[in-house]
Amino acid sequence: MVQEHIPFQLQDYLAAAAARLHALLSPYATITIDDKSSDYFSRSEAFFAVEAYLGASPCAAHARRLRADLAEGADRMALAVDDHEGVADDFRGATMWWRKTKALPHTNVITWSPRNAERRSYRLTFHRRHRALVENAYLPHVLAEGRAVTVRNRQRRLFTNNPSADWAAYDDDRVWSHVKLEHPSTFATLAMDPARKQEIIDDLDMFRDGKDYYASVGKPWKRGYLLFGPPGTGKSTMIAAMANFLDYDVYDLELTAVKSNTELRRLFIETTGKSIIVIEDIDCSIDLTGKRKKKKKKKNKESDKRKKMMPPSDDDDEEKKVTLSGLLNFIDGLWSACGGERIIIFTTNHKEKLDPALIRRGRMDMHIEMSYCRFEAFKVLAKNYLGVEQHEVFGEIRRLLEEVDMSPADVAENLMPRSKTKDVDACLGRLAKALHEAKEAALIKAEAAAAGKKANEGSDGDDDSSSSSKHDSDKDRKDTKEE
Ligand SMILES: Nc1ncnc2c1ncn2[C@@H]1O[C@H](COP(=O)(O)OP(=O)(O)OP(=O)(O)O)[C@@H](O)[C@H]1O
Ligand SMILES: [Mg+2]
Repeated sequence: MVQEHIPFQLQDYLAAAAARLHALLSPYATITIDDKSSDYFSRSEAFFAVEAYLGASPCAAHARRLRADLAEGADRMALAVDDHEGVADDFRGATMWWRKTKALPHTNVITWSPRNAERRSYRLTFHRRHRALVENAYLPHVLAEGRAVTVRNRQRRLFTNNPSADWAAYDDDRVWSHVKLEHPSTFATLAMDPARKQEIIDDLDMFRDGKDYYASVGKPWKRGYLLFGPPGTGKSTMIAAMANFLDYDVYDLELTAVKSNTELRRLFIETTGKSIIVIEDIDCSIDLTGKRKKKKKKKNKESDKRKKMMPPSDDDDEEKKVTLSGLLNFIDGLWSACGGERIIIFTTNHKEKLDPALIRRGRMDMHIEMSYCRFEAFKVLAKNYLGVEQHEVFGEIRRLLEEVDMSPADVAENLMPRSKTKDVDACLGRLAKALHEAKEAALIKAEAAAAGKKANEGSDGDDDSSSSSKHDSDKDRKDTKEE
């Protein structure tokens, strides 16, 4: 009642005087962390980090009032200390007292939603002799732990930029739409050479914890991987295993749906940190060869002159399409350093078709070949699909896998039990039979090719009709493909 009759200025003055007096007499210091920050970009990050840290910390076990919330994209509820509740945290022998406070701003502004006008904050109280400890060690610890808890709680997402996909989360204003990322693949279930697999895991580990290292060598915190190999050898499966290992979101970038370099840049800017940006089948998604340049030369001088008078813009890109330089810029231009902690992955069946500039080290730092299934990879599949690590036909399968090129996808399909009662002998037998058949087919094909070559050598130069018929058949094949 009394407060209502005191002007705000006087209230502020009295509060400030009381605070000064308290500071003079008390051996304790306080730090307040607000839920709104003056810097738009880092808005409330410190507040949410404290909230997440306290919610997950053992010290919250003593709190009597907690609040549970399901954040957007999270798959489980996160606990936080409720308003006006206090908890004490022990850190290297010092006690830190936290209290969450809530206040309405001192204004006469009428708002439709008083909850939005509420200011929440965390107030940390500690003994003044611990000031250096709090600043240099405790607060960085709270920030790092809080961020880690937030990452652990969030549900990972799979984003696409393809607007034709009729996805629930699609929104006109956003360039990306998403669903939950639920691919079960892990490095344990991925069949490949164990030494190579370990190398990749170590590389990812190094990247994840490499923030300071990247800063010290002056590189943006990002890494590129090129996955190449025949169809069905596990390139897409590897991407899912990487995302599950790192706990990152995946942005599946459909290049054919991107209209211009400007749009590509916007897509990049709207990705978040801790994410993997994937361009699958990069050789098929876009014509990145010199064709575009050649076409440009044909343009008449008149339009060139007109263009020179206009300010440069991305609309000048021929047919407003994504170009190789746009893509290179996307990977390692200045914009690519925004936000940091991103992995870029290209997959292809034909590494040799790619422009060397696109895959040089520094852009695609690690080139990973996914190859046909050999015995080591088979052992992983046999263990995953059938639960066996040893069997009498393993010897025969080992020999066959060294002679026959079969993709892990085909091996896995043969190992898949056909009924609930896993008949291990039948599954392994089926695989051995398929390998024998593949071996025979390969032999027949090789013999036919050798015979064809011999015939060609014999009739070289004098048989125009045969070459024209080959030409025709090539043309036929092309036509069928285009259809
Ligand atoms: N190395 C592997 N380890 C475990 N499973 C695999 C592996 N390779 C393929 N598979 C199985 O085969 C299926 C197809 O594999 P995937 O889609 O990863 O192949 P891909 O290399 O991406 O092929 P494409 O080049 O056609 O895109 C997967 O669902 C998975 O079950
Ligand atoms: Mg694939």
